[in-house]
Amino acid sequence: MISVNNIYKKFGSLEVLQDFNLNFEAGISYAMMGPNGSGKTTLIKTILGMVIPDSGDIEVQGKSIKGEFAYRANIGYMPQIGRYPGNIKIGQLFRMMQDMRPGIENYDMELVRNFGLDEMMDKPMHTLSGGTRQKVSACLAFMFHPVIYILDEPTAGLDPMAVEVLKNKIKKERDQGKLFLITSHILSELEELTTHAIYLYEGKVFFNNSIEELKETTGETKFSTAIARLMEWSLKKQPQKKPNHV
Ligand SMILES: Nc1ncnc2c1ncn2[C@@H]1O[C@H](COP(=O)(O)OP(=O)(O)OP(=O)(O)O)[C@@H](O)[C@H]1O
Repeated sequence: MISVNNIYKKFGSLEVLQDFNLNFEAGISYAMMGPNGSGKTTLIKTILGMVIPDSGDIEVQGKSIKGEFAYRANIGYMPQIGRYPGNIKIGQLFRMMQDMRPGIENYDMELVRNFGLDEMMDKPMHTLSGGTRQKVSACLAFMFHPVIYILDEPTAGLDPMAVEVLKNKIKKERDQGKLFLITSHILSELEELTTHAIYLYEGKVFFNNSIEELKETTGETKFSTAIARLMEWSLKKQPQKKPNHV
């Protein structure tokens, strides 16, 4: 559904993505992990066409995204930090986004209701707390029935009740066969929501396999300990038990 082929991206002299190859299949939920600055957000923005790679190509649903915009309609994206015009009200923002998708009549408003945002439609964006802005971003990512969801630190800043609402929605859509790509530093959340682990280190894919395989490769039964082991290996650059982990 998404294939990332030989992507290379530099910012100045910093090589952020180095000869990157990854495939994301329909119906699978991927956890993308890695230390701060390892390239997770840059990869996401490259898939979304917001960052242009120096070389390589990305295909979404079998078509190259070079010079294309229409494919974005199939992706629900929740950014790490949502930026919106300050004076626009929540309701106006939703209507504006809906007007930009004239082909869709039936919107997914489940998160809007479950977050209680339907009671806050007249609030201007600049008056909202960070968590409420985050809820608005989540609602927009789910509103247009996308087939691919890309969620960058989706629960950061949400209160525990809102985290449960969002996790339940992710599980519901995931169980209907949608593709999810989720980055987070909260490992328990990733274990609960995803089945496949991708670990980035210094702009390279260090591990890419199922969570089951991750546990087997590291010899650990707990997800968090298995990730800790991967981190240890990446820092020491030690070979793993199984050489073909990528
Ligand atoms: N537009 C940009 N210009 C210059 N450097 C950038 C730009 N965007 C990202 N970088 C750098 O690229 C590297 C990778 O950043 P990126 O945001 O992809 O990391 P990340 O893995 O998502 O990190 P985090 O876990 O902190 O969110 C960082 O060193 C960052 O400073």
